[in-house]
Order: sequence, then C-alpha cells, then structure tokens
Amino acid sequence: MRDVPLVSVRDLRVGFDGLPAVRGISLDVGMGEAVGLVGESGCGKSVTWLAALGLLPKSAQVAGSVKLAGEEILGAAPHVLDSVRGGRIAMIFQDPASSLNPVHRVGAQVVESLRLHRGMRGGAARAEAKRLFDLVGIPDAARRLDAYPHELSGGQNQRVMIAIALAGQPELLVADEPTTALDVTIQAQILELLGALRRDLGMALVLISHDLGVVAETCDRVCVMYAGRIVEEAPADALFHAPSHPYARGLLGALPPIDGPRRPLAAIPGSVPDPNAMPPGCAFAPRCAHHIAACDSAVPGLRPMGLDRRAACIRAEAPVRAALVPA
Ligand SMILES: Nc1ncnc2c1ncn2[C@@H]1O[C@H](COP(=O)(O)OP(=O)(O)OP(=O)(O)O)[C@@H](O)[C@H]1O
Repeated sequence: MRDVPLVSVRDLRVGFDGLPAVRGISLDVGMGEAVGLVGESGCGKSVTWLAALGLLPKSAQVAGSVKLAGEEILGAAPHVLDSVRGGRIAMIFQDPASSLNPVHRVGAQVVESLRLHRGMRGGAARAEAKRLFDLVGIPDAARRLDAYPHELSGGQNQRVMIAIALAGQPELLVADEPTTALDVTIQAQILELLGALRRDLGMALVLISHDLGVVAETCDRVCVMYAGRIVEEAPADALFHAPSHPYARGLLGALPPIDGPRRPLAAIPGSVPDPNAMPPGCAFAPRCAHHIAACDSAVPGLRPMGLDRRAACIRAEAPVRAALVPA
C-alpha cells in the first residue's frame, strides 16, 4: 500500500442547477504532505473538498472519484462519511465564530468531538481537551476550557477550532481560508501552528487560500485553480519562483514584493468567466496577455513541464528552458 496516496481525487465534477462549478479536478495528497489550493474567489476550491466529504446540498450534481487510502468515499453511505468527517479527515473554515456554538463552553465542544470520534468521556476527555489546548497554544488552557466563544479573541477561537479538528486524530486536515478573518500578525501565528502540527503529528494538510504567498510558504506542493480546473501544479518553491501558467504568473504579480523596490500591484485584468458563458477553449484566454488564436480552439489539458510540474497552457514551457514570450 506504500504507493497509494492518502487522498486521490479523479475527474471530480460538481454542478449546481446544471452550471459547472468544478470541471474535472484530479489531484493526490500523500501521507503527511501539505498541498495548497489557490485561486480567485469562486474557482471551486471549497466546493472540491465539500463534495469529497459529502457536505454539499443534495441538489448538487457530483461525479468522479475520491479515494481515501484506496477506498471510494464519493457518494459513500452516511455511516461511512460520518466516520471520515471529523475523524480521518477534518476541515476548518474561515470564520471560527460561525463554526463554534456560541451557547456552549469551548471545552465542552472539544469534549463532544472527543466523545464522537474517540469515545472519550468525563475526566479523561477533559484532560485530553486540556492537552489539545496546550498543543494549539491556548495559554492558561485549564481555565480557557470553561470560556464561551465570545470571551475569546478571533485567533484563540481559530485555535479552538483546530483543537476540535485534532480531537479526531485526523490523517488529513483541510483548512479553508483559515486566516482570512484574522489580523496579519495572528494570521502568521496560525499558519506557523498548522505547519508545526503537520510536522509533529505527521498529518497531511490541504490549505485553501486565494493568497499564493500564504500557500507557498506553508505547503510542499501547490495546485492553482481557475474556473473549476487545475491550471498548474508544481512544488511550492518552484511555482513561487517561476510560475509557468500565465494565470499563476498573474497571481504572483498581484502579490506585494517581500523585498526590492516598491511597485504598484499588478491586478489581473478582467474577471473569472461566468459559468453560463464559458469561453470555447482556454477559460483564461480572454484575460491572457499571451493569448493566440489556437487558445480558443480547445480546452488545454494539464501537460508535464519538466519532472514535477504540470500546466494547462499551450504556450507554457518548462521554466528552465524558456519563459513565455508575448504574442
Ligand atoms: N451550495 C451552492 N449552491 C449553488 N452554487 C454554489 C454552492 N456552493 C458553491 N457554489 C458556487 O460554486 C462556485 C465555486 O465556489 P467555491 O466556494 O468552491 O469557490 P472558492 O474558490 O472556494 O471561492 P471562495 O474563496 O470565495 O470560497 C461558485 O460559483 C459558487 O457560487
């Protein structure tokens, strides 16, 4: 079983009312690996994982395959999905305030997760909840277990959410924009915590973000999504230093420089296509500075760009050989 990825998504498609939101995604997450999913709002990052975990409304049309350690979970029976969700795969979201129950003490919410996923109760569960609070860096953990969410800061509530997620001893934590609602210094602390937990617990991490800088720093590998498809997949470092796909280049251009001279941020012109009116070929073509007529004739598939990178662009070449040349 050594070569079986922890999670393997193949040709995942999701539609709402006949309109495509995810248009054939394939990706693997290895044991203990950190994979970033990046792209503008609405490109299908969240829906991919909500579909995998059976969390979309029944009206969503879902097709394809999602295997967890080789076992199909897409469309699996409710009792199977119940043990996967919060157990083998946990998910945390952008806004901890809306995920936590405001009328229950935070410790009780961790204890409930321990009861559900590990059958723990009473003193043992409370001791384990305190250990988890210590692990996620909540100071004065024993006292904070008795706090209500409104008595804690946004950053502390996100740490509580992470503790609840860890209660099920997940093999994979999917963190969906986990720092977007937090201020900048707290964002960095939460990202550091996620990275440390992954290393110390050997847990895999999928980090969903619209910020390429955030995923490049935290992840081993990054998938860039555009209009429901993956347009580039590469090791985080390689992607950050030399993106192949023009959209990935655009995302990078929209980042403030870490060092070097200040310059105005380059926004990507135009907007994501309406699912009602997808362009006939490459979905990015109408916004692309490298567009040529052939881009409109067929949807480009992901093709290898060197050893460990794939890009869906007929004009992209492996960055070591050549950069994109404007038409
Ligand atoms: N329950 C739903 N019903 C109808 N459409 C939906 C539903 N959930 C998501 N969508 C649509 O699916 C598309 C993809 O949404 P998704 O939330 O995955 O985007 P995203 O890339 O995660 O962006 P964001 O960063 O804004 O969350 C969007 O057009 C969204 O409006």
